[in-house]
Amino acid sequence: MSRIPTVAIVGRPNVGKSTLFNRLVGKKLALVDDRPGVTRDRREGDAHLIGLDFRVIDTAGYEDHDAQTLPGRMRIQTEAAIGQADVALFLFDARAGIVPLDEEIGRWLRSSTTPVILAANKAEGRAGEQGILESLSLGFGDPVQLSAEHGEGMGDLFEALLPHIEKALAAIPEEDEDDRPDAPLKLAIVGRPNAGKSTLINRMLGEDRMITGPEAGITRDSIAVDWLWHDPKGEPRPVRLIDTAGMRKRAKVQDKLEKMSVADALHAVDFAEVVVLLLDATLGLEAQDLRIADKVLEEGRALVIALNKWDVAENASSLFNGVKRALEDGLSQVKGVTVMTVSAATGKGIDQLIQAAFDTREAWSKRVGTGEMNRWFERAIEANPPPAPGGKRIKMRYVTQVKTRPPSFVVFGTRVDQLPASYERYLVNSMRKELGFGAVPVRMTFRAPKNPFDNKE
Ligand SMILES: Nc1nc2c(ncn2[C@@H]2O[C@H](COP(=O)(O)OP(=O)(O)OP(=O)(O)O)[C@@H](O)[C@H]2O)c(=O)[nH]1
Ligand SMILES: Nc1nc2c(ncn2[C@@H]2O[C@H](COP(=O)(O)OP(=O)(O)OP(=O)(O)O)[C@@H](O)[C@H]2O)c(=O)[nH]1
Repeated sequence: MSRIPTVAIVGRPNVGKSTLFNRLVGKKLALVDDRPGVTRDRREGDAHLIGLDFRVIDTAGYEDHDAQTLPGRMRIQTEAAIGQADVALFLFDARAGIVPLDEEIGRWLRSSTTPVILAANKAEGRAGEQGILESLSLGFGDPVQLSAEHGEGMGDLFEALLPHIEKALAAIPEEDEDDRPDAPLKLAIVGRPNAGKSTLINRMLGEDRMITGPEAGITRDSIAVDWLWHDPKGEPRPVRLIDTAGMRKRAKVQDKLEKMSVADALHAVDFAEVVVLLLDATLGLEAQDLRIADKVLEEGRALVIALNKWDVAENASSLFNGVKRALEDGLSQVKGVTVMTVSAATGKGIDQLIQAAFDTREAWSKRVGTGEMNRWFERAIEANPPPAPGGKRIKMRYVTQVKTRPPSFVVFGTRVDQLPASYERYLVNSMRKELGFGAVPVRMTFRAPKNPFDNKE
């Protein structure tokens, strides 16, 4: 399980912690942990804020406690939550102002080593101005002003969290098994029926099969098979093949081939780092293949396309070029995806395909240093300055990588909300080319700092 940066929302009852939690976790609320041992007083979820992903802990639900036991109960919960967190988000109600319980929580937080961000909730309109002034006495500096209910101030919250999350991320890689280059490559092979998936998988596993059979903990329908691939230098490289054979069989039975194939692909994608989309080269690329390719990239996974049955492909080069062209004409994010040729039947090209999958994962996991990134940014902007809608130039200030796997970036600037999509594409493509991301999906979000009324997600 990879560790991700964790933010604990703390504060007295009714300040809006749950409302903020729900806003940050959004649609994924259904996935909120309901683990035994985690009491009702604390819930956790995967938060997403403008390209930042983190875990959020909410210390909610004190309604049941009577006034006398409340502070004690809260203190235990708050300490447990901040003990697990990289940063505490200390929420108060700007409309109600600072009350003794806020001061008490402030004292607990000051005595802990977890960094604290003070946030004034319910700050929409002007009703919170007095409370915000009062909060300076807590000693945590100017609060971030929010309205969890109306989604205001999320940009400022992002900026306040960013340095803490970056710091936590920087500390994590050593511990994060998935991030290590020698971690097994999680590979899924998807494609239309008859493309040759089973043949390819059997050929890959061959003699090198290490562990076979279903592995606990994947899902009922997917199994993982671990094996060792030997790279061209003879080095063993572990691969975990995510197989969704069960789903494929069911698809056949139900005779819903088209529909299930896409569902099948998506299912496997959940567990994979790199997805190989296998095509029958003699049939070429069809709309459904493009749809799968697009979904894989949309899910943020790395994609490699493999043209199978190359042994019987006639007019090989025109076929290859045809597929390349069809990809270019397809959706913009599919452009530049690596295309390999293989024969599952003879084994030709399989080593190159697996090598390409490893290379693609490397690009997908890559973190670019701030210096290198901003040098690229300046060059890209100089070579092709942003437009000036209405005579006012859009100013680009800086860029930061908020995440890897897939690489995700936030670009800060003025009036970036007016950037044409074509310019955004220019930046993404330039970044892919010049910073070595190849065709892995690169996510780029544009932000105008200090604009509290954007990001009404
Ligand atoms: N005006 C305003 N009301 C808000 C805002 N955020 C939350 N509220 C309201 O404040 C009340 C309390 O919100 P909750 O999210 O339940 O507060 P909580 O801190 O989780 O409370 P406990 O679960 O008791 O700890 C609810 O009625 C919300 O609708 C806001 O930004 N503005
Ligand atoms: N000539 C040739 N035939 C192949 C190759 N790979 C697979 N085939 C044949 O293509 C057919 C389909 O292969 P499978 O491996 O069953 O395809 P699949 O994608 O697993 O099919 P489903 O289980 O229906 O999803 C079989 O008859 C294979 O022998 C290849 O590289 N060359």
